[in-house]
Amino acid sequence: MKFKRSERLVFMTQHLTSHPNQLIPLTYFVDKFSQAKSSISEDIKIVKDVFETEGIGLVQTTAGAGGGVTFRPKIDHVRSAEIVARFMEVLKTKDRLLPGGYLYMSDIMGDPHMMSDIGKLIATMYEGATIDAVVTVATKGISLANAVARELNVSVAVIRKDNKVTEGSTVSVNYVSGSTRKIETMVLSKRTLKEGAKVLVVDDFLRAGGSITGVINLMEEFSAQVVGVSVLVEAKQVENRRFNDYTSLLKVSEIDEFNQSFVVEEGNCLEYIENGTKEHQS
Ligand SMILES: O=P(O)(O)OC[C@H]1C[C@H](OP(=O)(O)OP(=O)(O)O)[C@H](O)[C@@H]1O
Repeated sequence: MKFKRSERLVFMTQHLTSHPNQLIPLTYFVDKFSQAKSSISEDIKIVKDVFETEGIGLVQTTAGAGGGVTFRPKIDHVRSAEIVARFMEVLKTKDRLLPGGYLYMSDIMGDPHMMSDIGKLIATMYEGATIDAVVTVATKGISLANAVARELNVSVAVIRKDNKVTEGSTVSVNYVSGSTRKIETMVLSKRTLKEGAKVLVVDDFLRAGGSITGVINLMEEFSAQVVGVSVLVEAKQVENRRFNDYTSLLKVSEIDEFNQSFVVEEGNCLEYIENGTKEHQS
């Protein structure tokens, strides 16, 4: 079948965006369309220019025998701000407040469209970093970790709070749980991470930082390098938080359980995307 350029561009766009951070050999498109490499390279240039002008992402080509084209999600500030604003609108609903100053977020974590958008946003924040795996703690962080890992085209390592025979041999650490205020255990199968892996840690909520600190301690047991920590929501003004080097989409503060009220404001993710820095964590 002979493809017109417009038809090739439609297929190429769909294929690249559904395989983020995956090198697609040029020969794949040459064979698919029975087109000369030069013609395919012109097609890719068109896709690249539109993606970068519209803030959809980067299209990078590598020459040589093992060369090809890779789509790297990197959404622009406008799109990032839209995602944060939509997330803020959803989070602000009053009946989310739970005892202990937590917010009900399972509906958000279970929203595939929201997770997909936020996955692109977090992948954008860490675009260019070398990441071998995304790490999270069961349970609510799992959908977020999968969304981010899909955009980065890496694996997900889920830390459990219990030891299961189905996990094979494991490594465990104790930590002070955020929600139960007691010593709990984090367990990770030895099979999930290679020694020295570079990992991005994600979670839904950061309060006192006990969970994230536990994750970091567990990563030390794997000699893994924590490239970054990204949370959806952080509780502002938490005294003596044991951990302060993270990115967040939103901050909640002035939590008033009696009046069922709380304040939501932007976290540091937009600043981080804009100029790769994090304002001082409060
Ligand atoms: O910063 P901290 O004070 O540690 O609190 C944040 C923890 C607590 C809560 O998880 P849990 O409700 O413990 O567990 P699950 O994700 O299974 O709901 C949340 O998902 C974070 O992981």
